[in-house]
Amino acid sequence: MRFLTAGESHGPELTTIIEGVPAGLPLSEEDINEALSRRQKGYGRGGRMLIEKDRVRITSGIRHGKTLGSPITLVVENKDWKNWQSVMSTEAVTDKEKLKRRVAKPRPGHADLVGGQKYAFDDLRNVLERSSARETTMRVAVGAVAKKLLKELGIEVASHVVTIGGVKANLAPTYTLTDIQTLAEASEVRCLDTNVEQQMKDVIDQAKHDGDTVGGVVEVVVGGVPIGLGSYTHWDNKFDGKIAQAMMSINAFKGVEFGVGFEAANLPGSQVMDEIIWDEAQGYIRTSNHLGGFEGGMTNGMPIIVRGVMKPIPTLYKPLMSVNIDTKEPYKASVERSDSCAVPAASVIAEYVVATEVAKEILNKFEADAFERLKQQLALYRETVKKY
Ligand SMILES: Cc1cc2nc3c(=O)[nH]c(=O)nc-3n(C[C@H](O)[C@H](O)[C@H](O)COP(=O)(O)O)c2cc1C
Ligand SMILES: C=C(O[C@@H]1CC(C(=O)O)=C[C@@H](OP(=O)(O)O)[C@H]1O)C(=O)O
Repeated sequence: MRFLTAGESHGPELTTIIEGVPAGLPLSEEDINEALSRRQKGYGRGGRMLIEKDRVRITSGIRHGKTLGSPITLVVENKDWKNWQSVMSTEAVTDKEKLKRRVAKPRPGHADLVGGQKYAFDDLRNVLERSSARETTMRVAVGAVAKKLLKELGIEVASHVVTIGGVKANLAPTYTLTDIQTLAEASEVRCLDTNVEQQMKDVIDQAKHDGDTVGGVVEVVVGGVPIGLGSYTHWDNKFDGKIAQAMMSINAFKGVEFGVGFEAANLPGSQVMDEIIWDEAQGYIRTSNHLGGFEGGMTNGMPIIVRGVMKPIPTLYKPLMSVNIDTKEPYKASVERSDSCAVPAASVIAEYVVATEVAKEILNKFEADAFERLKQQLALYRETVKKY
């Protein structure tokens, strides 16, 4: 399975074409719309989310509620486009028109300045339109298709927020996937610890009040993972590496860890390795999951546990110093609108991004023309590996 996304943040619409989804998978617009609306919730977003009501249109690849095995095209309209039509016109415009909403003041921490230098733009809007996290709408749409496929194969994916602006959730030693889904969904900050939810909201409110922004850490958990996705045989077959790349591709993500992650540096080996036991019913299992479901770049059958750190949003109401690209004079940034915190939304994005990678890996490994055959093969493979 592969896909491309296209679309500018304030252009008419966002598009994706997904190729390689097996034929016969039940799929509806509602499956995707539910995912899109989950991404739009979350405490700390700015004015744009009040304008957008993301709904997908499926324009190819599905007939009578099931996939055809042909490319699936998904389209989401940008409601804000009506306010930007002349600014985002695809036609050539006069020099005077070109100046409308031109951006000459790069924001520290955003893609503006480097993008302008790299593509030789005289208007930094050409950078921000595509570097915007608006693009993650389509990544979630693709992930919704992936999640549907995974669910039918007995694989569940869930996400939650671990920290926001230094406020950390106190997590129980274990949660079921259903616990994570239910608790995160019930919380405006997608946090499992109801005791710190208000503190997280307060930190976001305080940052907003101060003209500042906050980041945080999100976690994605995948349950029902087959053993042996990915391979140690070659560096670019290591599946944890592929997930790390996908997580890092989410706007503003600065680091990724699996299981105990960076804490492994401070722990003795005896507290990091997961002991192996054999059970008549389940086959080989680990008594703990410190390694987050990976050994040798391969899934070991334990849940995948992956975390990502999101930096604070770069656009600040509190001015930071930068340079006007026309005059080279210093200036203090002025902002029209921005999010103060997008960590809850980012946890949803991470969930769908990871789901996409798991689906891709399964579709690479098994013959996947027809969904029912894929299902049979996976069931047989699970049984065979268990008996090893
Ligand atoms: C859901 C989400 C919403 C975001 N909203 C904003 C925003 O309103 N303003 C902003 O400056 N950056 C926002 N960002 C972050 C920028 O998109 C990101 O920092 C920028 O593309 C530069 O990329 P980098 O931070 O990965 O280097 C958001 C990111 C995500 C994931
Ligand atoms: C539009 C979305 O997020 C946007 C991501 C973003 C950025 O710079 O990344 C900047 C903001 O856009 P605008 O400047 O239009 O307010 C966010 O709202 C979205 O998540 O759908």
